[in-house]
Order: sequence, then structure tokens, then C-alpha cells
Amino acid sequence: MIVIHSEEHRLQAGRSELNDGQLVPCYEKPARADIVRARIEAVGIGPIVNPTRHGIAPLERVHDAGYLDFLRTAWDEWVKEHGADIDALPLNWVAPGMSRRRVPRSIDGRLGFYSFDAGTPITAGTWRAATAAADNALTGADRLRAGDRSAFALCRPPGHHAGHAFYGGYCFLNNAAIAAQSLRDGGAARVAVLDVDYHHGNGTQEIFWERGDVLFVSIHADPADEFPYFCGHADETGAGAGDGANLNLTLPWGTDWSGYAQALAAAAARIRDFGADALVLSLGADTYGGDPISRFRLLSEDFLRMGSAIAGIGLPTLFVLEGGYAVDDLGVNVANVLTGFEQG
Ligand SMILES: NCCCNCCCCCS
Ligand SMILES: [Zn+2]
Repeated sequence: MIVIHSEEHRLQAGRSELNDGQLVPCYEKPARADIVRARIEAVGIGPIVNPTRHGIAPLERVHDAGYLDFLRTAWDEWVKEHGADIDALPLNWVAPGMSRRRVPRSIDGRLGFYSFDAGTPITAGTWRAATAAADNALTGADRLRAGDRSAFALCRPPGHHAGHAFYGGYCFLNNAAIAAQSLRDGGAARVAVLDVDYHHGNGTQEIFWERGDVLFVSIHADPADEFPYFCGHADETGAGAGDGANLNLTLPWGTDWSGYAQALAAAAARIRDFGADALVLSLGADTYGGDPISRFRLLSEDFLRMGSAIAGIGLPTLFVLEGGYAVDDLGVNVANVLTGFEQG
């Protein structure tokens, strides 16, 4: 299995995020990719290659052009107003009774207009890191289009919380959605995206909400209790041409493999029924019992079983790294999914 990785991930190194009422060091940090890469090399998952640069066009197939312009220029605008010593974080958002009809001129207003949390700092290197992560995913999609059975895009920053025109949850560009669209553009008639991150992939859901050609399935902690809170419920099944092409499988805090495996089996059955030509797997490993911000109880060996179950779906599969914040064990947990998949 080829692994696509860019050193430019290091350019996304936020100072702090707002979490539980305090500014704390960012959980989504460069060490995450380093430890995954080290384990991939130690286990010999496959050759590690740099991404091919794909430019802005594939991003515009998924994201709003104005949003992309904002992301590309936000840091420079921030520095003009606030200086370069502090990361860009929003301070207010649209509430009921307010409107998103007009994009504010103010950088503070634009940060709030285009985001949904204060945990996702924009820094000097965010745009370069995020576009490199998207190129990782696009290069992985190219490999599937060329006939490879699988590939792993070692993406950082992650993407599944980023929507058509919004960022948050440590995500700016939706790497998995960009790859799924690339597979569609490359001739796959139907693509499935399966998100096994602990948190609902609200961005991916929003992007494909009215699309019947891309099935989105997400297994995640019940949003009544867990971030992102405001979507991801089981009664959200898509709209218009996408009606029925969205499946949310919610699980309670404390879920262990026995509970998780049942949801994964249901996800696999839905994907088989859909008749997809390819699978994009949003691989977050924050379902791990040792994860500092999550509350499932998977063990490292369960990720081997997860990989094997994904292989059982029987589709060409592009793995795209999402979350996972127990950094010391992230390499083992991610590599276990890939090993389990390879062993089938
Ligand atoms: N106290 C809950 C804080 C949640 N902070 C954002 C988590 C984003 C996960 C991305 S996979
Ligand atoms: Zn997550």
C-alpha cells in the first residue's frame, strides 16, 4: 500500500485552542504525523511518497471559491490587524436572528463567518499545510484511478469537519471529500465515504448532503453529548437527490469493540447495497480508549479488526487520516488498521 505524506504538514503548528473554557496547547499537532510516519516505516506498510501538486481546481470542486480566497489570505489580513505573534482565532459567530447574507470586511468578522469553533487556529503556514494535505488525498485518489487496490493519505491537518464554506474541528479543507470528488471526476460512478473518526464528519455530510452519487456513512459518538453537537443524528438521511445517501450511526460514550463492530457491520452492509465503485475511508483513531478528548474504549488490537472489516467491504480503498490525539499510540493504532486491511 503506497503512503502519501508531505513534510509541509509541519507548517500547521497552532499555539493554542479554546477547550473547556481555557486556551490549551493544540491537540492537533505535528507530532501526530511524525509518529504515524515512523510506525508506517517500522512496520513496512509501503513506500512513502510526496504528493503531486494539484493546484486549486480540485479544491473548487468541493469548496466555495470565496471561502478558499478567505483561507488563502486570512493570515495576512490577521497580521495587519493583530500582528504575527498570536494565532488567528474567531471571537463570535452567527446566532439565530443574525444572518450570513453579507461577508464582513473585518478579519475578526470573517473568521467567525467561516468557522464553527475556536479550536482551529489559523497560522502563517495553515494554507500551505492544508493544501499539501489535500494534495496527499488527491495523489491517493490518483493511485486508485490508476488501479491500485488501496492507498493511505497521511493527512494533517485533518478535513472531515470542514464543509463547503466553513472550517472547524482542526479542519480547513475536506481531504476525504476532495478525494471522493476526484474519484467521481475520474470515472467512478458511485463513491462511498466511510468515516470511522470518533466525531461526526459534519463537513463531509454537508458537502454531499444533496448528492446521490456519493454515499456518506459515519460512525460516531452521539452528538447529543459530543462535538460537533449540532448534527450527526440518525434521522439525518440526506435531501433531494441525496435523500437516503447519508447514514449516521451514533454510539454512546463508553462504547467498546463489541458495540463498535455492530455499527461497522451495518455500515459495511449499507455500502455494499449502494454499489460503490470505490471507498474513501476517513480514518480517525480517536475512538481509542486512551484518547484524551474522546470517550470510546477501543483497544489497539481492535484497530486490526477494524481494518479487516473494511477489507471485507471489498472495494478499492483510499484511507485518509483524520483525528486521533493519543499521540504516543497513534502510530500503532493507525498502522493496525492498515495492517488489518492488508491481511484482509
Ligand atoms: N470538549 C470538546 C472539545 C472538542 N474540540 C474539537 C474536537 C475536534 C476533533 C476533530 S477529529
Ligand atoms: Zn475526531
